[in-house]
Amino acid sequence: AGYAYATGWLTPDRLTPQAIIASFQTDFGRHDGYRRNHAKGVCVIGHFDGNGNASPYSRALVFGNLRTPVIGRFAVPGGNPSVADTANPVRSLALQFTLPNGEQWRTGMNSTPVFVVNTPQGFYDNLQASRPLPGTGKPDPAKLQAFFDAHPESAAFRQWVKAHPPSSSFTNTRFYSINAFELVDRNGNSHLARWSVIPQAAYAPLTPEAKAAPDSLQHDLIDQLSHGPARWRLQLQLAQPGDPGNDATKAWPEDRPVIDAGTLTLERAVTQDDGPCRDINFDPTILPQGIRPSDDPLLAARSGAYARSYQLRTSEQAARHAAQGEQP
Ligand code: HEM
Repeated sequence: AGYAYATGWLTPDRLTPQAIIASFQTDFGRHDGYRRNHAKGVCVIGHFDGNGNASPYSRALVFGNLRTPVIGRFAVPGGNPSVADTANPVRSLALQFTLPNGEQWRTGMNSTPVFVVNTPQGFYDNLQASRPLPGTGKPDPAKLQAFFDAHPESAAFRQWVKAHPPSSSFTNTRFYSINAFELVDRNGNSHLARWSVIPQAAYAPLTPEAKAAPDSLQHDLIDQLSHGPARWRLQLQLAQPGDPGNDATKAWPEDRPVIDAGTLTLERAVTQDDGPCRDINFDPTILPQGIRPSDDPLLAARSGAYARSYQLRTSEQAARHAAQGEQP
């Protein structure tokens, strides 16, 4: 059984990273060299100043009283690199922290506190139901309704999106890990937690003009960072016994203890075509000592799908550079 599981092709019905990536390509088209999801984005460079507050819960060096360099990427969902920035209400921020001992912490966060589904199969079903129809370019409403009926756990996500109109900028958006992780302290005890980054800039709604401009969020970001850095506080929310760590559709109650772990400062934006985020796979299971994945089944599925997407897009990039006679 182990052999069949490892090889995949002997178990064609198993939901593989290949099947998930093929489904993205059917929904959004194939765009060589780009991420198969969150294809449109921009690289950012900055740092994180830890303050020691999270050190009793996690022995990760990043939470000490020190500065850690960060490479990040703001993006919008979907596999189309030419989509309008505001076509989808969700935005993302991915970060790679490089710790003093060379370890890395990579995280990919979205601007909603919960996810639309809580299993890889649910995500696959959502991709299938969202497939654009050839005539309209829009999903079949009946298929979408059938998906929502079969996945009542998606209601919390839809209600949150309805109640929270998108903000005017990447820099006044809060981003959430959504998935839970285990913080591991110096004594080896683990603490179930989620994190988010909370913007220093106040919420303002997106204007109709910005909503209509295809690259408004990217242009706004580049303009803002040219005048000075943007900042977020990194907050850890600690679970209490009974809070599920394996259900990304369920927020934990608001009264759970939170730790202000430090400040994220982003200083510079660089295009993704030649910026330092291009060749990073923001796999959320790449974690330093002191942070471990929870038993959330989405994490392993994300890791597999991101690896497949990374393998495709980096080999396509290399082929393009070789055709142009350049070094990649
Ligand atoms: C089973 C569920 C999921 C699947 C199959 C999936 C799939 C993908 C894929 C294929 C990519 C492109 C990766 C690359 O080429 O580097 C991606 C990017 C991304 N995903 Fe997911 N995703 C899932 C769930 C989530 C969740 C729950 C979140 C939010 C917490 C999330 C946040 C992101 C972000 C932030 C990026 C962009 C990373 C970057 O800027 O490079 N995804 N996703």
